[in-house]
Amino acid sequence: MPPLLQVANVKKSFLQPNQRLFSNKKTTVIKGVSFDLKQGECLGIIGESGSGKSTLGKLILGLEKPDSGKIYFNGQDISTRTWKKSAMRKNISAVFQDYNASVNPYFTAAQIIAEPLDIYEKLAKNDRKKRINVLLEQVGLDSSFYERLPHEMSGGQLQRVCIARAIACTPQFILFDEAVSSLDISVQTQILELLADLRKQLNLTSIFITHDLTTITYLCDKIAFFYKGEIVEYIDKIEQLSQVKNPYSKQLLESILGF
Ligand SMILES: Nc1ncnc2c1ncn2[C@@H]1O[C@H](COP(=O)(O)OP(=O)(O)OP(=O)(O)O)[C@@H](O)[C@H]1O
Repeated sequence: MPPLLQVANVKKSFLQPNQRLFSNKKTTVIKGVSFDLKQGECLGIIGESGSGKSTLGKLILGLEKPDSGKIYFNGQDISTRTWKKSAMRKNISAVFQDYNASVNPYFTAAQIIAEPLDIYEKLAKNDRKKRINVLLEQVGLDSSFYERLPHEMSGGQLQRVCIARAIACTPQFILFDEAVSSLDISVQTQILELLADLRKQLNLTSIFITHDLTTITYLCDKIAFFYKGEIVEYIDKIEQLSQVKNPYSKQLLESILGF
């Protein structure tokens, strides 16, 4: 089976923010990253703060453009303008850590969930309402949430709405960037259970960017240890996690698990 997502030797650098006026010196944040992901697989990317995980996520989502290297989705180069404007774009979706910042505070849950539907599917009024209610149910919220505004929901409920929006157009791939980190532990567990269910139901391919090993061991099949813009170790089977070899991966695991 050919990979659904193929990241091939991707590099990205940024101008150093405090030096923009005086020089064009760049810092390389992603230093030639490559990996493949097949349909239905789930990759966890773990690494310390500032190692470049979110930048890699933005490159995959097309929010940043690589300096060099390619990213293919279903064999198509997704950094091109035509791809970004194509209907295929709906196959890639995302859920971010900051659920408050990722919704319009004046939109109801229904309006938030319908954002991608209105762009890509343009359903008739009744079908749209039905679909929104099905999506609410899929993420464990009843229809009383339909008209609720973000400030009338808890963090966990609002993140469920964001997840409903992310799956609204049944994407093939979802990137989760620290999607559970800012929730209470008990709510995190509920959301992780929800994501594991959705993964099975929808045969989702996904990437979880996280500091948290529990999220990865609960949901992912593979792990990439990310250090200073590079994958320093790639574990192809989560069961082999204890056999990590790279000193950085070992140190990271020791600091989290104490083994
Ligand atoms: N648009 C930008 N312009 C300049 N520098 C940037 C930009 N985006 C990210 N960086 C820098 O790139 C580096 C990697 O940032 P990134 O957010 O990808 O790290 P991260 O591993 O996701 O960190 P965290 O876990 O804290 O979210 C940081 O030093 C950051 O300051």
